[in-house]
Amino acid sequence: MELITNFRLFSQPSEHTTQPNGVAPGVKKEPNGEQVTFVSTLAHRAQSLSPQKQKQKSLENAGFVVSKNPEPSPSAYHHSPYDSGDNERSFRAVSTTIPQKRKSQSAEASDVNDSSDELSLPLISQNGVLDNGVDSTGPSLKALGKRPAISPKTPSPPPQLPPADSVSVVIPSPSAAQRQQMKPSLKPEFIGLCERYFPTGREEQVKAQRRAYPIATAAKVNKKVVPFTIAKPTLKEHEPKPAASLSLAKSFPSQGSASNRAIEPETKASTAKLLRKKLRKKLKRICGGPETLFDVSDEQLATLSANFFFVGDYRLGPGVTPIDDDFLTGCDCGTVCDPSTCRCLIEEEDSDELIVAYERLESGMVVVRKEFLDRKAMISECSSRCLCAGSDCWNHVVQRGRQVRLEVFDTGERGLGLRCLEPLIVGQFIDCYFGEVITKKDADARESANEGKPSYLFNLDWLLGNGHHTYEESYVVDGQKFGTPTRYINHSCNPNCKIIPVSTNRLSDQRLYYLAFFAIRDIPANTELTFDYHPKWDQEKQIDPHAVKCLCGEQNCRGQLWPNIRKKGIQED
Ligand SMILES: C[S@@+](CC[C@H](N)C(=O)[O-])C[C@H]1O[C@@H](n2cnc3c(N)ncnc32)[C@H](O)[C@@H]1O
Repeated sequence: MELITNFRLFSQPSEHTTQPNGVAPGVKKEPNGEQVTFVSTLAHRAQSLSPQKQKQKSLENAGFVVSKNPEPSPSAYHHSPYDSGDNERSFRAVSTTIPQKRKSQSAEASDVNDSSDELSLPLISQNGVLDNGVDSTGPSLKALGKRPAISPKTPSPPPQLPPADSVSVVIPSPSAAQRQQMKPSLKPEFIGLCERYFPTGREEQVKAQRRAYPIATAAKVNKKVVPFTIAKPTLKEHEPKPAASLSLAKSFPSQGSASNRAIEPETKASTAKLLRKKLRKKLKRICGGPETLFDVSDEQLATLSANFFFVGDYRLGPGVTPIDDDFLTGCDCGTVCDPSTCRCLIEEEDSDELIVAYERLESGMVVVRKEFLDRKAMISECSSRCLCAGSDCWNHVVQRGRQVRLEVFDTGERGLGLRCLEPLIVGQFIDCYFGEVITKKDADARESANEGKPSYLFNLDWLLGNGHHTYEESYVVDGQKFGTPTRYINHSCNPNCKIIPVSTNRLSDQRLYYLAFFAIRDIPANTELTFDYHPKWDQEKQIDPHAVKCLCGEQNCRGQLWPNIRKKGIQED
């Protein structure tokens, strides 16, 4: 069976269609209606939370703040030297968070010497000077990273009473009439813009007293031309900054005002660190393969982290209906399939001979046979219903998931690219192209909305045409928002990889199958992985000046990625 690979091409369907319906891929409908999620037979699955984390999560969901490393609350440091043991007990009863910080050796030593569990804190005199000579109005010891001096264990001094001869006197405030007599200059003074705008009525006069009017000499203000600003007034150079805003600015760099818009290098670095952490976390959700690394700029990382989700399988969109799981069948070869009789394999076009795509190397690795790599055919793997499922059968390759280490990197003009971090052998499976599976109609709409931007659409039209479904009914994989690292594989006119469609349901679902990347030659470590976006290319064709220009730099470069014709919704011949 000869098939054609196209990266987002509404191409002429393959001449050959396949088996009738009967078996289904591992696809499951979600209970919430149309949106369904593909549950494949692939080995990678999302890890569930550990029971401990689940417990913590449920506490958090219930409104509890579950502190992993409880920090002592500020009140834990505030302890009057006059506090009685009762006070301390009540403090302990209130503070539910006991400091868990690891103590320094000296602190531990002092704890050993101090057999009681009473808190020993520095004494603070009335003028704000600590007994150890440090001004308590200055930076706190905690802020300086120092421990307060341990006061000797002495009995608490008695409370200090004011001297007997000092008498406190309360002076009553003067009445309004008294104030008038004392300060006649406080008499209301009416001011206005000019005679014309002088306050007249009582209400206006009150407003004038409260300085609601500009001074009499000022020109009339046209409020329409005065820009409204909510920015903080800029401080003049000689003016000292208020202490509070200084410390706040340090801990919470403001993003609103223009002066703070340029983010400090440390903030930038820590943001990038956070983004990398976030991305790594996202990547870890894809089980079944080694972690993919990112050698990209912080800006690219930010974009990736914000707008992209890694998935380990297809996400089925509205209107995408897989065939039912009940149709899945399996072979009964045993733990290892017999290539001459296995019912999961498909026959050659013109004979009953079974197509065997894989071979096991001496190293034990299963790869696609070299002869098969030159063909345009589909691979039919065993299913989860086979007797060999879960064993080391050679006919389970793609469904085992990625085994190689990959890295996303910046290629420059061609955007991000993907490279392997270890040498690959010809025929070796790399990874699948996953993403959202959407209808062709939705894909067309997305494509026109994304005109001029990188395309991540991949048509699943290999088996359509002569079968049960028309080309218009085909599905498209969109790797834009949800995808695998393979979405970064760029085009080359002399590629080192190719996509082979793989069915795990004996081609019974003509619209859903895997798009699997295989190496078509030995690839040294750290080489960029590429494939041909348009392998059906006819070299005789003229280059479309409106098509996306190819920058692969190969000697046989065709000059364009794909014909622009698909943008107009016209099928190629
Ligand atoms: C599937 S994406 C590949 C990843 C993409 N480079 C990125 O940064 O996300 C396909 C897009 O990459 C760019 N691209 C891929 N191969 C290219 C090539 N040989 N020359 C120029 N642009 C290429 C095109 O913009 C194309 O639409």
